[in-house]
Amino acid sequence: MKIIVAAATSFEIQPTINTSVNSNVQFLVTGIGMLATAVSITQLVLQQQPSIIIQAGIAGTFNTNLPLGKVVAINSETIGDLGVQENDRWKDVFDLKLIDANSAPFTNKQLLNPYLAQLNPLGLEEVPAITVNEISTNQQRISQLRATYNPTIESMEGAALHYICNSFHVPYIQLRSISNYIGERDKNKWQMQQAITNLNEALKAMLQQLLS
Ligand SMILES: O=C(O)c1cccc(C(=O)CC[C@H]2O[C@@H](n3cnc4c(=O)[nH]cnc43)[C@H](O)[C@@H]2O)c1
Repeated sequence: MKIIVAAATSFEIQPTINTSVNSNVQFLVTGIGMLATAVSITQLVLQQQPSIIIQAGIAGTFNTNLPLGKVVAINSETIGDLGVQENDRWKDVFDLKLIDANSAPFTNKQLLNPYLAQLNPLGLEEVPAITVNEISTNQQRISQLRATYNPTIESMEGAALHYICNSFHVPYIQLRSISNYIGERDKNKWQMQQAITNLNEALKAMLQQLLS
């Protein structure tokens, strides 16, 4: 059994790295964003054939009813900014007929996680996410993303994990701990430290379950 814990930055998973003693668990820092994550995870999959990849990170949420610090599992990903903004209307690559909405690894435009039923031993709430290159701050754009994709979570890496693992048939789970509400630019209103603490508690509990 080879479990890889992947994160965009080391500080997001440092508490788990610090206490890890099991040689079946390895850590991968991919870098921020879809591109760096895609290269890093593809290289890992081809060179190491992992049994399971767990991506862990902080994220923003569109749902102001969710408390900051809550840890969720992502059941579907959508690339939120692959398309064109035309006359204030958003058309993604599927609307533009550049990619078929059901061509692998997509299902109805989404990158669904088919492994979640087996890989969510903690029973974390399962929610949909979008991945973007540019963190959403503009209220009009935020409303547009909500109306188009109805996402709960926004990150900058998740879709890369789903795309690659669905393509190479590698079991995976994406854990996100909510550090901020989407569009909030005042860092004093983020709860990055609490989000990281909760993320690592969930991560350690999950590793214990998966390794038992
Ligand atoms: O704006 C800043 O100065 C700033 C300083 C430190 C960190 C950030 C981030 O936005 C972290 C990006 C990192 O965390 C994920 N993340 C967290 N919140 C969001 C969000 O609202 N939208 C998209 N991604 C978010 C992301 O996956 C990155 O890995 C900013």
